[in-house]
This record gives sequence, structure tokens and C-alpha cells, in this order.
Amino acid sequence: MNAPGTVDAGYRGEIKVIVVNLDPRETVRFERFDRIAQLVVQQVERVRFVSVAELPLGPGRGGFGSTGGHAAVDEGKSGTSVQAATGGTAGGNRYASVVSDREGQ
Ligand SMILES: O=c1ccn([C@H]2C[C@H](O)[C@@H](COP(=O)(O)OP(=O)(O)OP(=O)(O)O)O2)c(=O)[nH]1
Repeated sequence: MNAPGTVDAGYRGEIKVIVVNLDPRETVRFERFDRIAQLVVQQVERVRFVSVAELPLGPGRGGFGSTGGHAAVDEGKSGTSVQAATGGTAGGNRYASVVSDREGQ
């Protein structure tokens, strides 16, 4: 089983690895220097949320799950689909778009 654990950038404590043995019969024993986890360092995107009145229609975008072949089931239920947000500040609070905040760094 592979489950990620996030170590926050500001964390200064001991990094711990949670393990669970799902085998009801076999005991698992770890020895010193056993490899039980992998550290993957990732860049974290800093974003600014911008309120927009409505989201623009994106061409060819289906709803959630549409690429899994369930589009027909959802058709006509809401009349809307998941759309990409491109920003804008024209009043309203119904939607928020996300823009990268890297320029300010
Ligand atoms: O598998 C893990 C997960 C987390 N941590 C450490 C690093 C992380 O920065 C800190 C806090 O983790 P998290 O924020 O997930 O847990 P929390 O303290 O219970 O949550 P919150 O910060 O929301 O209070 O615990 C580990 O050592 N191993």
C-alpha cells in the first residue's frame, strides 16, 4: 500500500512514517536500515483566489467523471459542466478562479 504523508515546509519535528500491516496472519518486522518510505520533494504552488461573476464556457469540457464514460448518466441533470476558470474581478461571489501567484515571488 502506498499512502503519502505531507511534511509541511515549516515542520521542524521528527518525520514519522505511519505503517499498517493489513495481513491478519503474518507479522511484519522491520530492521534498522530497512527501506520503508520514500521522500519526494515537491514544489508547492502558491495561488491567489479571485472572485468572478461567472466562469467562461470552455470548449470540449465534460462534467466530473465524463472521461470515465458516465457522461450520458449526468446529461441534462444540471445543464452546466465543469469549466476552467480564467480570472476576472467583475463582481459577484458565486465562483472563484485560481491564478498562479509566482510572479510576485
Ligand atoms: O506521515 C506523516 C505526516 C505528517 N508528519 C509530520 C510532518 C507534518 O508537517 C506534521 C503535521 O502533519 P499534518 O498537518 O498532516 O497533521 P496534523 O498536525 O494532525 O494536522 P494539522 O496541521 O491540520 O493540525 O506531521 C510526519 O512526520 N509523517
